[in-house]
Amino acid sequence: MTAPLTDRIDSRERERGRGSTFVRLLKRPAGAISLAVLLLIVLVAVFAPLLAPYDPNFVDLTITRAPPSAEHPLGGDTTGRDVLSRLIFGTRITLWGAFVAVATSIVIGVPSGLAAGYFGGKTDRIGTWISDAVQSVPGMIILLIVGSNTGNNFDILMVTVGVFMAPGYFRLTRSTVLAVRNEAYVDAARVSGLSNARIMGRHVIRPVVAPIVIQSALTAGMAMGMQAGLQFLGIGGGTTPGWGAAMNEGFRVMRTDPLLLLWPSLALGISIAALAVLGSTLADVISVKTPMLTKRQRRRIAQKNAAALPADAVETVTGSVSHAAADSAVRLENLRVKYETTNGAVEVVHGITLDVAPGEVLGIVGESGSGKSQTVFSMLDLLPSSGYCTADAIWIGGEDVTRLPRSARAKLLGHRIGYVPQEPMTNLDPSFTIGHQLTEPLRAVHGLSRADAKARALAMLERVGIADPARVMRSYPHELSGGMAQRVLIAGAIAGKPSVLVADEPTTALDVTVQAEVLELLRELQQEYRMALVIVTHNFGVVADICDRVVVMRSGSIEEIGEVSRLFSAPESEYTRELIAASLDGAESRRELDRAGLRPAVGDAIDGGAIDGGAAGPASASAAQTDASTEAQTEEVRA
Ligand SMILES: Nc1ncnc2c1ncn2[C@@H]1O[C@H](COP(=O)(O)OP(=O)(O)OP(=O)(O)O)[C@@H](O)[C@H]1O
Repeated sequence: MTAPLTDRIDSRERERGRGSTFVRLLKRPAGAISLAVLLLIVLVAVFAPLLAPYDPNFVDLTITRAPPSAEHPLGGDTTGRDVLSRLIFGTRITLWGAFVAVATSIVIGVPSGLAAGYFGGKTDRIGTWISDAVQSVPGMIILLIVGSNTGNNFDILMVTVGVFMAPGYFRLTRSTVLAVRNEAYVDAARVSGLSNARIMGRHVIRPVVAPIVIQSALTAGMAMGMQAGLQFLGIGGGTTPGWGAAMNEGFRVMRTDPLLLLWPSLALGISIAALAVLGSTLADVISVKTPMLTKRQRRRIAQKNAAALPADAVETVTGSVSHAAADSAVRLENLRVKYETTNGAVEVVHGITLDVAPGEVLGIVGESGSGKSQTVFSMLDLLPSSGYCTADAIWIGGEDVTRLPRSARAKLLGHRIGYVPQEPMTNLDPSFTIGHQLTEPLRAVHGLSRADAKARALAMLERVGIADPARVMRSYPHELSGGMAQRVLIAGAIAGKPSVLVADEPTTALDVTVQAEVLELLRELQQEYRMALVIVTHNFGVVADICDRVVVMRSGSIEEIGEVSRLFSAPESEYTRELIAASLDGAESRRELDRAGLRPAVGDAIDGGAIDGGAAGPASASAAQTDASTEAQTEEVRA
């Protein structure tokens, strides 16, 4: 596994060689020129008192409407003031106005868009309604009213402009958050026990930053235009030497002294154009960030991955734990899960009751859509917003969690109950290193210091079999293979030493030999930490391999529940019998097994069999090879 990682880290270093977003922006002529122009404008604003040859309000009647000269390079205005000095000082007020408007828009639009996108439901509806309402109000009329009631206070007017521009930020943030809020890494952050505020502030806001920077460049240009328009109408600081005020004056004498209109128009036009070009170049630069490997590099990685695969899979061993329902690690009583749809509420889990003893491994099997995931999401309190569950009780670690407020229940995640998801890659946030993602919950949820969290994370990575934990801590998710990413997630899930670990199809997305290793690891950890393990799977091979008891689900109900050996040797339900049979290669071999009385030896007979086309195990060598090569290709493409 270390060889592919080395390749990926090399590729990261190559990526670093390409430079940061800023360097890549500078490499583009449009980016470099627009940035240089804006920098010049900012410098002019900052050093205006040093650069301006005269006081911008000093009147010298001898230069009234004077043409450009050596002393007054841009001439004099209609009241005898130096045009160049007024333009230089005008840069200050123009930039300040744009800043106030953009800052106001960001302060209003971004947090509200974040909340609307993340929480959805009522928050989203109210936020969208207010945003639509603000957009439908005629802004210029409100600005005129605000101007007349505040004595044309420039700052208040620019704040008002910012309020009218906030819906742009709201919609942008909301739509970006909507796109990421259901990402598995956001769920994973929730499962690790992080608060909503922290998830929004760290994981959800990241993808929003780049669009906001681009939007700000464009909004600043628009704010400058609006400010100039207001000053042109004589609103907002008629005495301030802003560019708009200068344009207003120039417009009045346009026929006789067109230069008085030309200079401020040029200054404004160049600034707005520079901001627009900067915004669009930034958008281009950010969107081409992901580097692509060449075909040869991809082939080399695939060959190394194939060479790294061990020849044998693990043996199957199962043990059984006797338990009493009273001291269950988890107990669901009469659990129902419903979804609100356009046709009303639809029940997808119909009043099931099950329990798991401390230290027991419970498998939940069933066809796709049978309700396995809804059952474990109810345990974790992670149903999507359109779904909800009711239950007589949900006992976790001796406590009925249905009586707890939501916030207290969220605190159980990462502490009392850990979660290993199905898709390791999508459950890691691509923006942060593995080290950050492992230490963040340890610090925020478990209160460890930075050094202790790092030491614990390193120890956990080592425990889950990662050869060079320090290096993996510095890596980003795309630099890991699927198997390593799953080990990282297992390390994260057990770092808080939970008493229950829920694994939702933890091996489905992995290569067959890695599947065996990950199962082996889960079993080892479960025994070492004496955790209860609830494992959702399609795969009867996994059940035979690791589980003590198994729950067979069908269409949202429990079809059968029992000890693994009994269930395989003498299934009570015809449906269970069919499911087990379906995981064997063919009816013929099944009948032979029945005749020979070999069905109980399921660990050997059906190891790796899958109900509905899941990955086959070592017993099915040809299928395994096909899957392994498919996985290797997938890995190659992903890399
Ligand atoms: N957001 C949703 N809205 C409406 N129905 C849903 C939603 N999510 C799941 N369901 C329904 O709930 C039922 C059970 O789904 P669940 O995800 O638990 O199945 P599963 O057994 O885990 O299947 P798989 O193995 O394919 O994940 C399915 O019929 C599914 O259509």
